[in-house]
Amino acid sequence: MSRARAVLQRVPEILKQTTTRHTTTFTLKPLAAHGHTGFDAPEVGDHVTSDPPQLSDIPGPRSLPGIGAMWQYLPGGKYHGLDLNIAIKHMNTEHGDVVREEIVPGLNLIRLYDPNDFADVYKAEGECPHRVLFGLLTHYNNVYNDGAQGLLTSQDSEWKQLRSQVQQPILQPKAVNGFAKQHANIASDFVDRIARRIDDTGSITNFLPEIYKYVTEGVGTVCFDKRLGLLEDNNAEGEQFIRAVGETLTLTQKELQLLPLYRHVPTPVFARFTAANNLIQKLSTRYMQEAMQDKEHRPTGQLVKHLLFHSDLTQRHIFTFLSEFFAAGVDTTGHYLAFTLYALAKNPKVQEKLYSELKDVTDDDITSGALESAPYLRAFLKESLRVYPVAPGLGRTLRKDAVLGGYNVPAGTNIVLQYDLAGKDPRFVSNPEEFQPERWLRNNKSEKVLAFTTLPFGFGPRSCPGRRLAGQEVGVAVAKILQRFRVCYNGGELPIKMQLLNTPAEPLNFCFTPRSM
Ligand code: HEM
Repeated sequence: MSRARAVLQRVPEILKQTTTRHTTTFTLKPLAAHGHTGFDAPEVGDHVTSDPPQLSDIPGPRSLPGIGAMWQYLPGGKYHGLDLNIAIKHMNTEHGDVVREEIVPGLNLIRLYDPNDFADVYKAEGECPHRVLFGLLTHYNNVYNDGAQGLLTSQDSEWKQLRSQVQQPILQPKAVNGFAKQHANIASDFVDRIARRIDDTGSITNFLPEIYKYVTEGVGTVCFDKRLGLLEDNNAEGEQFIRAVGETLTLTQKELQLLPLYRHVPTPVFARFTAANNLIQKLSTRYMQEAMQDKEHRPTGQLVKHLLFHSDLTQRHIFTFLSEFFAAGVDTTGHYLAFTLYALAKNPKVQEKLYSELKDVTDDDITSGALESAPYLRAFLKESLRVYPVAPGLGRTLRKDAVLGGYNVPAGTNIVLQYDLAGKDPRFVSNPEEFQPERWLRNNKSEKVLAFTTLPFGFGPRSCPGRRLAGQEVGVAVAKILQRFRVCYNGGELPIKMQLLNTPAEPLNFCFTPRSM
């Protein structure tokens, strides 16, 4: 029998392995009424209903026997050719705030659209939340890194140990502030580079690659305590690294719509992923080795040395974590900065208000945390992420049974919280179509946002550990760019596509007018 045929015969077994199964079962007591349990509701599992609607009662795209609902994305299906973001919005309009996609028979994905239900998911997630998303990276680490997983792909005790060791050096405000000086220097170089590269009309017609260089330099200095030289001309190695990160994201998105056959036979997708990740790891290995040889010790701003010399992690885990963290800081922060600049360009009044707040901020102020306490900048960054979220949804695998939107959903079910859509829904945000940083200011009384509506970095113990670093990099860049230029966008509405992250779908054509003019 051919190898391919043997694998095909094992498809049901492979599919079974993609669903996380838990042996713990909770007796779900009936719910008094369908609808949201709300955040004040008693603990999940405390209710009893006589006839509770079950997982199979949740509405969703039509599933065919033996095939499931995946065909809806293929020719003839209603989501064929649509960007996933649009398909997900259609499902909400058609089926309501709780949608079941039976991806393949027996494997369900529940999409939630109501922040009250998000709160219920977080209540049920426990101290080691599960997220299954990065199948290719997990397999890569199994094959090439002796099974050592980083934060994105580890679970349970492995995740808990790693997270507890890295939490302080990457998330504590003091630690993040330890990188502020380097970030201010990098942002100055970025602004100089913009000034050098604008054409006669003040434009840079393809700005995203420039942004990637800035943020890679920023996260590189955090991880490896060194400047990578990406803002200098002709850094082929750095540019290759950036392309490799983009490739891993594209392939991870592609993998979501494929059977995980790569776990059993070499597939072209896994071969491409391996080539890209090898490149990421090659660069990380070199930087890590350099750091190990450098005996100079400074108290802050040295993640690699902190982990090497002050943590209980194995070298293999440190290496896997650092190369993953290095890569995780590129497209995420890059798109964040791209969308904030676009938001500035499209909202000139906001831009001028922000300029007034930031025009006199110096590098010394930045180092002593002035941006952290600049209220309008903070509000602006929050509003940018509400309108232009970088992560399109939040994934969880339920650790225990939960009642979501009135349905009993068993442990092991995969859930996506579509906070990106909730943030634009007038039921949860007042005047969502208006770009209003003011809604986030403390004294604001009129613009309401329901709790749990915008979760751009997630929530709880598994939320994004890079959020403060990303905020610092983007905040410093916005401040320095505004001090020197007025920003405008040479184009209309920016199209956005989902490529694991929300991604600008056209070359970014910004115009930078020097403020002295
Ligand atoms: C605007 C920038 C960023 C956004 C919007 C973002 C968003 C997210 C989100 C939504 C999650 C999942 C949270 C959850 O499941 O509750 C996450 C996790 C993660 N992010 Fe970020 N992120 C950003 C920047 C960064 C940066 C700069 C780094 C690293 C330098 C990073 C590293 C990670 C890692 C390692 C995880 C997995 C954490 C875990 O599972 O314990 N992120 N991020």
